[in-house]
Amino acid sequence: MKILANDGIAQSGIDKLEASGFEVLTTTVAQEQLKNFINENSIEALLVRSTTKVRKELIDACPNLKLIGRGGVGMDNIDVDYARQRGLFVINTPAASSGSVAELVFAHLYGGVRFLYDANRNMPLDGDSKFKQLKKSYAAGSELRGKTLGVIGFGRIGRATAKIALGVGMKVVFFDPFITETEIAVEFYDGQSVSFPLKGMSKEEVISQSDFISLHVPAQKEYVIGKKEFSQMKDGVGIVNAARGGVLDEVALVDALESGKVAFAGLDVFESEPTPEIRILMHPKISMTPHIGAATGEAQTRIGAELADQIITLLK
Ligand SMILES: O=C(O)[C@H](O)COP(=O)(O)O
Repeated sequence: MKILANDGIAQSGIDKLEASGFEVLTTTVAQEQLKNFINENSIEALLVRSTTKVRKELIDACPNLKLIGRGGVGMDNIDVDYARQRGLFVINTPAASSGSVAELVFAHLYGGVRFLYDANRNMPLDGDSKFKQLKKSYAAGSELRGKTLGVIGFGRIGRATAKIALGVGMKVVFFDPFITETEIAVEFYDGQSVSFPLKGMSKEEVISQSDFISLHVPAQKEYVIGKKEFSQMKDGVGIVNAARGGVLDEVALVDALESGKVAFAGLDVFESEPTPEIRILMHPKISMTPHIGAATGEAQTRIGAELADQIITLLK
């Protein structure tokens, strides 16, 4: 049986699949060529990340497809319900990348409180007066320890983010419409573990109490953070979106950055992805990464292995 991993798959996945007799193709086929490629090569399983779109038209055009696999969490690039109605297996790897996304959130947070994104852009090639001037501009940094992190959406990634926050001495508050009470266990390198009981709050309470806010919600029709929510925040808050472009209103964000309501933002995802707006790209208070939350060797190795295990169970 042939599998096309159109957005790539880690060697861990290829090894497991090949050992079970599958043939894995890792060619990247352009979206418009996919239908022909899948049919001409008798592909029965299509694996994607977030780049390849698997919409109704493609599903209809490939009657021999048995499985669509998402190496990652968000399935907004796949017409999941339609594919399942048509009898296809649709799978993802919901747990494998949480730790990596959470670490990227902290890269943005630590970068934000010390102006790393702007310092990197401005470090002078010459002249010690510019250096001294920059040293002054970036003198008002702050620490994360002791501050409050508000987590909006307390699924696997939200919880992994909370775990790091608790581990570095932050207070965590969270909002999740489905969770009222929970516990986070923080494990240390020596095997010790400390449990923190946490109670959910309303979105407004979380937003108004937080020094930093991180979003961990799926793609949805409405903004989760827009003009109203920015007005409820503390002055000088830092905000990170490593969830989905479109859950954060970027026009309202730029206004909030310009008024000083928001001190900095870290964005890994964009309303207009993969071509973020110029106002976002050029903004001196925004730290940006190109949707790389899950892009670590460790996460991709886990994703590849988890996808392969599911495929072997379902199709072997
Ligand atoms: O939903 C996800 O798993 C993340 O957004 C990662 O997407 P990627 O696989 O395209 O990096």
